[in-house]
This record gives sequence, structure tokens and C-alpha cells, in this order.
Amino acid sequence: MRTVAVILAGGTGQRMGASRPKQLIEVGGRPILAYAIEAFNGHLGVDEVLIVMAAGHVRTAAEIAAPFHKVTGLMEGGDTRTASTVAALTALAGRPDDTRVLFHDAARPFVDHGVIDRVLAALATYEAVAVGLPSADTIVAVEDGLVLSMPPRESLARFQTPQGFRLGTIRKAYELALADPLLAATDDCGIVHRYLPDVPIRVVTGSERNLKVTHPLDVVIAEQLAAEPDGTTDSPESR
Ligand SMILES: Nc1ccn([C@@H]2O[C@H](COP(=O)(O)OP(=O)(O)OP(=O)(O)O)[C@@H](O)[C@H]2O)c(=O)n1
Ligand SMILES: C[C@](O)(CO)[C@H](O)COP(=O)(O)O
Repeated sequence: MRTVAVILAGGTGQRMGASRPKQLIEVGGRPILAYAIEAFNGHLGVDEVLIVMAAGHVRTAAEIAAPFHKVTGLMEGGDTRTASTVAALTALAGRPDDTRVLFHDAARPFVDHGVIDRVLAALATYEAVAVGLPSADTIVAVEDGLVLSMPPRESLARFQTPQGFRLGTIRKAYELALADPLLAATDDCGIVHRYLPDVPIRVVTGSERNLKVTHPLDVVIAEQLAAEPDGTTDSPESR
């Protein structure tokens, strides 16, 4: 059974407001995209890495990916994260249903091998796996500037990536999703949850370092994190 990591780098970073997509911004002297590729390329449980890149930047991504031997595909993404996932699924057409596929945000450069290990371990039992952390803030649902509901904080998690799936499951979920004119999702687990509600989604523990670089302040934090040794890439499974 092969494991394919898909690095989703098809976004343009509107909230960052930089002159180029945020995954091309350098922290610690290297583009953010290089960190995510390196994390999966260096994990013994990952066989292949595919990169989905923003239109107009595919050649730059190819240069960044060149040193990484597990990269077997590089394709242009779509207008939404969902469309970029679909581009990767199209590239994986014909692969066996039991292939394990991990979708990771290129904008999360500091994913570590411990997180990847936990996702892969859970995929031995579950067909869909998410990465989550508890929220330090109280999270509320708001409508028209008024609090609509306040779910107990203990029941909430902040999702990160990678999100892992059996290929047959995520393919089926997307088939159903693409037939829905109201399709709207912010991640791949959301697609499984909505279109295959009987499939349990296992949540494993993420990492505070695995932040998503989204706003300019996050680049400052990422510079700091890039300067610190993470000490987490030597889990038994990755040696
Ligand atoms: N059309 C898209 C949009 C997003 N992504 C990827 O999905 C991840 C999470 O998305 P986000 O943080 O929202 O990135 P952007 O879409 O680039 O940012 P923004 O929403 O601020 O424009 C990123 O690695 C991004 O490159 C993608 O592959 N294709
Ligand atoms: C997938 C994700 O990173 C989980 O937190 C998040 O949903 C991506 O959302 P975005 O709006 O594309 O940043």
C-alpha cells in the first residue's frame, strides 16, 4: 500500500497581501514551500510527494522541488483549495483505492514527523484522519453581530493538516461533492463529513509549531520558528 503526500500550494495568499504567493516567501533563508516538501520527502512512511502550485508559479515550484527525490508530480491548482485537491485527485486517477493520501497545506511549513506518524498510524484503522488541537480561546457562532451559540470549548478542536484518507474514500466524497451546486468547504475532512457522514473521522493531536502562515504577523513567527531546532523529526517511524 503506497502513501502519497499532496502539498497544496495553489493559493495566492490574499490575506498575506504580498507581491507573490505566501508559500514563496522566504523564512530562515528558504521558501516556505521547501519546508513542507522536505518534511514529507524525509519521512520513511511517505513514498511520493505531489505538489499543486498556483498558476504562473509552477516553474518556480519545480526549482524548489528539484532537490527532493520523492517528488513525482507537479501540477497547477484551481481557484479554490477544493479545486486544487481535485487537481491532485485527477493526477491520482487509476491508483488503488487503498492508497493512503495525505493533503497538507504548503502554508504550514513546520509540520513534524510526529504529526505525520500519528496520521499514518490512525489511517491503519480509519479511512479519514484529521489533525487537531484544543482551542485556548472561547469559540462562538456569531450571526449579524450577535452570539448565536457557544459550544463547550472542550468539544472543539482547531484543525491543522495533514489530513489523511484512503484514496477510495476521498475520491468518493469528492465525486458526491462535485455533483452538489452548493459545494463549499475549507478542507478535505469537511468534504468527507458532509458527503460521507457515516465515515468516522479520527482526530489525532497536532502541534503548536504547525501553524498556518496566513497573515503578515505569521511570517514573523515563522522566522522565529525556523531559527529554532524542532527536535521532533526523529520519531522511531521516520528513522
Ligand atoms: N486555490 C487554492 C487555495 C489554497 N490552496 C492552498 O491551501 C492551503 C491553505 O489555504 P490558505 O491558507 O487559505 O492559502 P491562500 O488561499 O493562499 O490564502 P488566502 O485565503 O489568504 O488567499 C495553502 O497552502 C494554499 O496554497 C490551494 O492549494 N489552492
Ligand atoms: C485546512 C485548514 O488548514 C485546517 O485548518 C484550513 O481549513 C484551511 O483554510 P483556508 O481558509 O484555506 O486557510
